[in-house]
Amino acid sequence: ARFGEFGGQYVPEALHACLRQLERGFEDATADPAFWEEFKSLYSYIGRPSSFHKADRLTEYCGGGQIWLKREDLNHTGSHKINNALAQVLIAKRLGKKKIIAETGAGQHGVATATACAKFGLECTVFMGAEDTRRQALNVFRMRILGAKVIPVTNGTQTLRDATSEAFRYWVSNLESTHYVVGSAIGPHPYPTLVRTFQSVIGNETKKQFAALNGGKLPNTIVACVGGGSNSTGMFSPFEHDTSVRLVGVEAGGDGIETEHHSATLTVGRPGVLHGVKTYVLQDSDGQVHDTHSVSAGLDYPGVGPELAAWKASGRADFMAATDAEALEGFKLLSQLEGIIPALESSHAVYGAVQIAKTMKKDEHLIINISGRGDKDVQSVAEILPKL
Ligand SMILES: Cc1ncc(COP(=O)(O)O)c(/C=N/[C@H](C(=O)O)[C@@H](O)C(C)C)c1O
Repeated sequence: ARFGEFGGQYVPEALHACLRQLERGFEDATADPAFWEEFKSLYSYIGRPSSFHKADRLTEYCGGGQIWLKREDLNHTGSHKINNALAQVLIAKRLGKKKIIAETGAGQHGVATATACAKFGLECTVFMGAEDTRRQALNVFRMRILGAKVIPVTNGTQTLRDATSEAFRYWVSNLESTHYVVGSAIGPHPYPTLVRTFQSVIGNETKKQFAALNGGKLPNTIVACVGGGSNSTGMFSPFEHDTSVRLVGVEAGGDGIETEHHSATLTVGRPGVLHGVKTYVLQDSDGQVHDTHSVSAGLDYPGVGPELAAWKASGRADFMAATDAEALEGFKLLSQLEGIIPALESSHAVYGAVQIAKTMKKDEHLIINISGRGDKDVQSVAEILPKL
């Protein structure tokens, strides 16, 4: 499946058969009412539908549009990652796979996959950049307590990009027994479509919840952070054809997009191929992929999902970058105005939303997707913001 000029399967021949098997498994599952019943039977385990409510003090602070929060941070394991991990483990079981691998950066996807494997009795191995195992140590302990093996990846920048490459390398020589639960809307077809499909539970719930509280109306603007693109495409896709709804993705601006230290792929990258898919990539003129930086491990990635690349090309979604300092501002604002400590990834969306809400009229409405909670980050934030 292609998203305009983006998408595809730029992978070695060895992977084609396995991707075709996964595509068939995905199509069979999503066409099978029993699959959806089994997925829906997990809602009480996940905590779905996730809560949706006004942010009164954040709204007052901005003095412009009405701000609403979609609370994916309240899901079991603390982020939206559980939606995709559980669905992919159900598919892996239908395909008769006994072993699961995953990549992780922030560790949320790793924890979600380890959780799904504990629940369904599958063996779980998670690849994680050695740098990320340090800055998200809490999640490494959680994965191991849940029974997963965590493999620190020491090549490259020792972050998400290297973990993803290592996971693909391992998968190619273990195709028969193993399913690779990709954690974001990245990778070769069918992954971007598959992950977005399972994450669209977020946008579908949000559309109903907002309408129920606002006389059947649509919101004016929706804001989500962008790492690989799963929480954003999951929130945005049910609104894709409601063109009155502005969709804004907030990327990691790191030390500033004018520096070499950021992960603002859609804001300053350009079309290229990474991890088996044609999308936007942060790369030099020879196509060498840049090293990236972000205060949040979950956004620290030089690629992005092909569907977001297509929405950028078509203008259906806007993209902006929030620097590390701005994300920390968002982290503080939501904590001290709403009593919600967001993940550093989600803090980028909070900052972006605050800037936009200030320019909106009081009878307009903006929704922020709070993709995860900040427990995993409080240690590193305490070190960065000692005067907190
Ligand atoms: C709380 C939270 N919010 C947003 C993101 C960004 O991932 P997307 O939603 O796929 O853009 C993340 C990404 N986390 C992944 C992880 O936990 O491993 C990420 O590092 C990779 C799977 C892409 C996250 O943890």
